[in-house]
Amino acid sequence: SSFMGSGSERRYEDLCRNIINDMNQYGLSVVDDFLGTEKGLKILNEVRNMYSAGAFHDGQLVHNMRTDAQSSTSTVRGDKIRGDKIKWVGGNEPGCSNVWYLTNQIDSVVYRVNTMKDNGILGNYHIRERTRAMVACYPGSGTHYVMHVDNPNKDGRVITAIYYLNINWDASESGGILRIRPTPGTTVADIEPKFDRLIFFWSDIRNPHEVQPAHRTRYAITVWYFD
Ligand SMILES: O=C(O)CNC(=O)c1n[nH]c2ccccc2c1=O
Ligand SMILES: [Fe+2]
Repeated sequence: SSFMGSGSERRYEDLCRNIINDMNQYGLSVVDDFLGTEKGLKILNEVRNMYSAGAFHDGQLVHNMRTDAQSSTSTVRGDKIRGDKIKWVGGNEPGCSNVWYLTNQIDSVVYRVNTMKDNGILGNYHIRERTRAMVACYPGSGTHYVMHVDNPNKDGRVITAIYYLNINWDASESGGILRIRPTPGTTVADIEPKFDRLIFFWSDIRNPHEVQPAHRTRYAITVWYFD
């Protein structure tokens, strides 16, 4: 059963303790079955409705690094392809009540782990606010996000939280893996954007990461927490 739906205080405390341990040990944490299928589907349907209503903005422009096979040198044609498409959701707008419910559930976990005793590095921060929710869609066709750091310049964001909505995602067919390369260190974390999966990671230079090319529509909802 899901963590948030189980209603058992014990499971909730265990979840928070696991997140604290993961964030201290790896700088990232993966929580599966966060809200349960029923709630997850409500959020997915809400997001699909937004997308089909054309409410998303064109994402970042990326150069289409196709080279001209005929030429001896690889000439890059200037045409650009769209990457992700996004929509910012404050939460109390009509048609966003389920996204709003999600952000409330993530808030309660983040504020809890930030105040629990023996929470290690998390105790260095006093998290009081977050961004609105950024709903992102990678529309397949190889759309991706290059290796980057969310907060390279100390803009105040300390934790990235991403909730995935993709039912039966098979990365061997559809790609779309989130690859985090925690520094320092040589490890790599490959995370599939699975339905009802919630992940946390430090937003700063500790966690360069990329979204590998997706070949199926890939939805995610991100909130960033400020210190
Ligand atoms: O979806 C993922 O698994 C990871 N996603 C990202 O790291 C990510 N990071 N920063 C962004 C800024 C603007 C628009 C989309 C994004 C974005 O998908
Ligand atoms: Fe990112």
